Amino acid sequence: MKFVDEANLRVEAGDGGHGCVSFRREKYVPFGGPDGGDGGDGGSVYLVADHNLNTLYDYRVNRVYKAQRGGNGAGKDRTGAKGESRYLRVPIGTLCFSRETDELIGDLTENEQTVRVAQGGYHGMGNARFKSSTNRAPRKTTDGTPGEIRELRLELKLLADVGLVGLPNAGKSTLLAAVSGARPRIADYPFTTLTPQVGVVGVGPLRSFTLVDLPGLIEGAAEGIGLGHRFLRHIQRTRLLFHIVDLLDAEGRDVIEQIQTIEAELEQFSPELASRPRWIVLNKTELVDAEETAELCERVRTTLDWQGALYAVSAIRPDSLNRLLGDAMDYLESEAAERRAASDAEDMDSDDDHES
Ligand SMILES: Nc1ncnc2c1ncn2[C@@H]1O[C@H](COP(=O)(O)OP(=O)(O)OP(=O)(O)O)[C@@H](O)[C@H]1O
Ligand SMILES: [Mg+2]
Repeated sequence: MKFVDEANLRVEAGDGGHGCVSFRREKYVPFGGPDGGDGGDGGSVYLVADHNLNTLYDYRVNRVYKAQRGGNGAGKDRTGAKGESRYLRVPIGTLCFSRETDELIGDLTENEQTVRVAQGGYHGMGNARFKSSTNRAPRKTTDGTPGEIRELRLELKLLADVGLVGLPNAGKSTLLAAVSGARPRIADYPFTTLTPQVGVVGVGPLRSFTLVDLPGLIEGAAEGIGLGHRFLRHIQRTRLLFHIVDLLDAEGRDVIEQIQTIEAELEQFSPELASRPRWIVLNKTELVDAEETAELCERVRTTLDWQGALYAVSAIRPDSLNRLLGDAMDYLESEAAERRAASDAEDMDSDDDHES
């Protein structure tokens, strides 16, 4: 299905049902008391995260989503039916904003996470409620309150552990296809990939991470040239980037020059993204002899003063990818453990504050 990562919609919760005026009418009971029932609550509108979805496509077509109104109360103390709520399923990674205030209403990061985006109206009360010792035949009722109406903007920012960046044709999609079940389009022309795609990479039993493939970036991408910057937001929430570099660039660009181009675009798009841990992955080793590859690695280290991780792989030889994937898995696990430890320490700090 078509990849859509932004949608505007309107949600309307159901109004509460009104209370009813009614009096008991029975044979032989001349003055029956009040028996008007309450209305039912109106239904609410919710967003629900669903890991089977990866696009907001459905929300481009139908733009107004309503929940059901609560039923009105009726005689014989009958309460109106509750309005049915409406559940809108969205991909994991969906952010929901109010279009009126720009306020963030919800960030759906986990499967089945549910966020209420419009509150149903409250039920009105029937006249049976207003009976008292001084008024045995009240005609008073209350109306249900209106359901909330909101204009929303949904924005999808994919959630993946590792993001792939690089020039067109570097072999990003080839790598994704080699290590996951994802089947991205691969071809020897630039901008083969037009939309992001996520794959799951299994590394041994019960260990896996997610990898997102992006369209290639080119010089000027941060300003909107090519396809690049429109999709860069989908790596904003990754924890690690693989920067894929072609050892044998078809346009004859030097490895150093290729790396600098991408690094400059990342920096310009977002300094925060540019400071994300990044590993350089030189691809297509089988097309270059080993000595030359080693020399190129050395040049990356010295010319660019690259202190970070550096790999030379062939995306069409899965064996050559094992070390990269294993290291990435280890890195992600230890980073997660550190983050947990840091947040535990913070919790303990705030407990201390409480006691003092
Ligand atoms: N290790 C490799 N050895 C030889 N050819 C490769 C290797 N990796 C990728 N290729 C080839 O390079 C070309 C580009 O690959 P791919 O489509 O994966 O690049 P990409 O980075 O995803 O490009 P785009 O940014 O345009 O989507 C394809 O023809 C692919 O077969
Ligand atoms: Mg591609």
